[in-house]
Amino acid sequence: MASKIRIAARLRPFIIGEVEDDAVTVHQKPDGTGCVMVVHPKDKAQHFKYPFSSCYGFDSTQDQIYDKDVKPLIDIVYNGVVVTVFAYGVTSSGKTHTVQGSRSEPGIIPRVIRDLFERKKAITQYEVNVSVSYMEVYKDDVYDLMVDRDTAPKLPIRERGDGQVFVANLSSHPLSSVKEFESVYSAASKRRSTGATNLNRSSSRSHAILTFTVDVINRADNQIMTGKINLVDLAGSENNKLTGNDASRMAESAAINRSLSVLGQVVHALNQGASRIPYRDSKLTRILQDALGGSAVGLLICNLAPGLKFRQDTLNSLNFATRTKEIENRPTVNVRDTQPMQKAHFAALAPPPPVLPAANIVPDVPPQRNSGRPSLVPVPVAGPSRLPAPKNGRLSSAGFQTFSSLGAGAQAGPSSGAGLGLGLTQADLDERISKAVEAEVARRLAEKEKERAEQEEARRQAEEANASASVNASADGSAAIHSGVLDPILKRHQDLDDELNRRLRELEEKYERGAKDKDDKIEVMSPVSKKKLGRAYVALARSHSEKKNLQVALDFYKKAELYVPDNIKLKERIIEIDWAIKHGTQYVPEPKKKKKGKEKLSKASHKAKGDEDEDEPMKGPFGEATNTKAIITPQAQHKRGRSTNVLEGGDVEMMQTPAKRQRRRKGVGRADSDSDDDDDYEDDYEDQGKGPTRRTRARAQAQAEGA
Ligand SMILES: Nc1ncnc2c1ncn2[C@@H]1O[C@H](COP(=O)(O)OP(=O)(O)OP(=O)(O)O)[C@@H](O)[C@H]1O
Repeated sequence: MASKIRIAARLRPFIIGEVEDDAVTVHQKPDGTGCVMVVHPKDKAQHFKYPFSSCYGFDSTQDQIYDKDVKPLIDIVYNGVVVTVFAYGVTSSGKTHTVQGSRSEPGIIPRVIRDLFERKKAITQYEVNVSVSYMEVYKDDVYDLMVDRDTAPKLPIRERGDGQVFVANLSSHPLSSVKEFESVYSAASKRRSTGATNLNRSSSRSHAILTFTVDVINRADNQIMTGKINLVDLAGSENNKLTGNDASRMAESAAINRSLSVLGQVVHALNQGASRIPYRDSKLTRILQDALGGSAVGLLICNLAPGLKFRQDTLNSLNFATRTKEIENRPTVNVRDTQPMQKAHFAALAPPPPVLPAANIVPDVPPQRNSGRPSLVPVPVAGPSRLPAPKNGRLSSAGFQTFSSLGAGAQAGPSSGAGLGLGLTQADLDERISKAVEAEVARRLAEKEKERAEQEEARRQAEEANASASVNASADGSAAIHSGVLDPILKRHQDLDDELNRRLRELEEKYERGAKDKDDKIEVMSPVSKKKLGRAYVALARSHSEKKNLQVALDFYKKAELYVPDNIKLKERIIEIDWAIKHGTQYVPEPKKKKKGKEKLSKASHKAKGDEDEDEPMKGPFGEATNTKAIITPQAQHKRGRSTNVLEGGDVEMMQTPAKRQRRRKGVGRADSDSDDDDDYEDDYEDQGKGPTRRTRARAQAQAEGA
């Protein structure tokens, strides 16, 4: 069931010191619908008119906006749906006032938590758990506001297998009362980045996202329904001339404006039905992805500052809101079984969130710098089940009675890691590695793309040659190669490319999903998988060390070590690179040893190619011979096709034993079969059991002594 993002426009009153005029006015009908009018810059008699389903003028109250637009969303949350409310507007337009409010005029947040608990009280047949998390996006980095800033690492954003985006390691705190929330929230709010500008004494310098999660547990049917409400107080778009920002404020401002501009681009792309929506271009849009064209119900509160001074900003905000109201989401109900889930793939495993008493939320102990903190990864919610919308248009879910009929006042929904040594925490490592992997994947795909273009060109030339050969053949009677003869090869190359891309994607997704390489997760892996993962990391590490990206290489080697902890050679690498980084010395990777099999393969391959193609067979990222370069002349193709079965399997076929050949044809790749021809980075595993070299021992000794 599609649900458009709902828009509520709110104009704040003039504040002390502002010149009053009627450049922006709100015309509200008794039912709350209406329009915002902005005077034309050149002709004061004309106005731009922006109609919205909810409009609030100078004198609107917090009650009005909450009761009409937000309260109905509580019902939706209790039906297992994610709801996102975001306040958008220029700096000082009243976003924080609307979302948070003050003691005398409480805003949306205190009202939402009050109503969540009201509703909880009315539910007797199910167990209900309410929890909260709070983060800010400051200069395009995500921080947990529930954690002391000195120890709060930058949090990575991940994507689960089902496409749901989440912030890894964000803490989640169970709540038992509104009072408990107030104490947690007031401590956390003090950590939010704010600062004074000419326009706002306490201007938000970050985007703040407060999330209440409601788990409704049906013990009889062993099901949990999880709804959420994200309350987003965006930082205001800024005009640096008006704000009078200094250098540090300018840097913040640039980050704020950039992320808001990406937000605008996302909205624009969604409206255009573009094939690529630039969610990944900023952390903010990545986090809000679900609310923008995803599976959440969305409400955008467009805050407006009055007066001529803000006219251009007001027009910009109204245009943004007008575009946003065209976005359609497809809300889904999130239900999962309470039964212990089957052992998931290691990448998906995460420890359950610790149940912290309120007193533990703000630690009494003074935080230690750089100590990181234990992972508090919330249990991932199972993928949203797309349940068919019932005929009456309400969302409901199997096993659960919908909650519209439950609590009083229920309304129908709207129509619409710990430190790892060497000064790096697990989160740092993960972040670096995902960046490096992304870069590596992009580089390899670009390479493949280039290669494909070359192949295409070669194919074209070959076809031309073939066509002229056909003409000649009919002239002189010799055999011509049929024009379709290249097709199987090209198909094979395409398949290999697809396979390579698939593996790269898998690798990337593994990091995206937050492959936390904790020992307990590695434990559940098979020895072959461990070796496979270890190899993949070593390969990446080696390629980075060759490119002199020592820190990245070190990170990868350390990841590899988690999978093959007893590998002496690997330990040596780590010590050597660490030494080189710390002492600014050069690190020269040992040249790779050529394996016998490789030489044989190479020779045989050349032989098979009739020595036209001197290149060695291509290796994929996992060491498999892909031979994707082998676009050959029709004549050579003819020769090879007869002698080596190249059309089906590439050059590697002729080097394989029948058993291996069979495995390969069945699609069992090297990674699974652990075969001998996959030795691209096997060197790094050689010499098992051999002690470290004297040089390394000396270095390790020196390091241990703090030299
Ligand atoms: N509806 C309102 N009624 C009364 N005062 C308001 C209203 N909206 C905003 N204000 C006041 O206007 C000032 C700016 O509001 P606020 O801090 O909420 O703006 P903001 O959009 O969050 O700004 P920034 O983006 O810089 O954080 C505050 O002093 C606030 O109390």
